[in-house]
Amino acid sequence: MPPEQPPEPAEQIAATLAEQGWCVTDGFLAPLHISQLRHEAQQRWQAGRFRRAGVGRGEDLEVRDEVRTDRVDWLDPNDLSASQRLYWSQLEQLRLAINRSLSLGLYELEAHLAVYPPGTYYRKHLDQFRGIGERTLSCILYLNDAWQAQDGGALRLYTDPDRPELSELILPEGGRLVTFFSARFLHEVEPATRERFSLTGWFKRRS
Ligand SMILES: O=C(O)CCC(=O)C(=O)O
Ligand SMILES: [Fe+2]
Repeated sequence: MPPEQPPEPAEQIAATLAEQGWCVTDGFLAPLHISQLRHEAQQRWQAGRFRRAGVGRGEDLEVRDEVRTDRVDWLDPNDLSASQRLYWSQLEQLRLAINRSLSLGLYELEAHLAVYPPGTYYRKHLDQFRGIGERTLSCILYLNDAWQAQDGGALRLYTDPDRPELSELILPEGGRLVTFFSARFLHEVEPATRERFSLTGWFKRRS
């Protein structure tokens, strides 16, 4: 079988990022692949592997209810399942395309599964930690089946740093990949009425 061909190739995402700094791509991975990733995430969630997500890094990492109440489970790049490896290799294609066209020198991916149980949220934030410029591109892949607007849980992305009244509401529908430059775009996750699964990654740049 030929390798899976994403409908919107990595080059297209790189071009959109160059133009506007953010991009929403539907069907980035095939539905079967998304349902495998979702089932694995659900198994890991039921097995108790997820932890309350913190804010900050290293010794400054703290759990802060007023900022975020989701749970995360970091992926170990040396211990990936087959479907996680396929995700990793598709993002590697994206990394190479972006480095070719934008000369960003992205070099490493860090990623975690996230679950937002009903009522949980992540308030308005930037993905870059203060004073540390390593996290350069945020990549969020949604794993949910048949998400409806009334389920809540939208990602609100503030699309123009100079016009805070402008934002896009993006539903976490399975197969949808949202990419944006981590230092530029504030965003928040609204509470949902059902469990919301995602796979969130950041490409880092040598600082
Ligand atoms: O899941 C989302 O839509 C966004 C998650 C997020 O902002 C984060 O983990 O930093
Ligand atoms: Fe974020």
